[in-house]
Amino acid sequence: MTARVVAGKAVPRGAFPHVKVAGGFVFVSGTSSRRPDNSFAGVSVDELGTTNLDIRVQTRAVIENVRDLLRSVGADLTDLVQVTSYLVNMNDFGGYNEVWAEFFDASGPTRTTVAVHQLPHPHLLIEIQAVALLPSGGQS
Ligand SMILES: N/C(=C\C=C\C(=O)O)C(=O)O
Repeated sequence: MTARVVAGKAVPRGAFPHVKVAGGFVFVSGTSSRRPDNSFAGVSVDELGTTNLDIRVQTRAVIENVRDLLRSVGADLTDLVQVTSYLVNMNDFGGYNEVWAEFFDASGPTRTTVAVHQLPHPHLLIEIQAVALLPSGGQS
């Protein structure tokens, strides 16, 4: 089994790896829109100091972060077999689903989407955890 904290990605906020390869599968820890500098994609503050959170921007950034983590072990989004998405508000389901469809269709990974009370930062609207099948030839 190989556990990896991936260079160049936002450092995990705890004692766990970004990815773990086991039994030919890649397990990706819950991932947000957090950038390596610990800012968040999909968060902006207007001139009055009001914070605006964008589910579409966050969803796209989360999927791209998951993609980067998969690529670090030789897999990609096309290798995903199962995804669990955590939203803090099901009112965001439409925007989330819209961006999801930019990446996947019904031949893609199985998916479960649930609403949770909170995520590890108040600016987060979405976090995704995933499992992919490591393609043969992928590095572990
Ligand atoms: N996966 C976890 C947090 C992820 C936070 C982030 O990517 O910003 C965890 O605490 O289990």
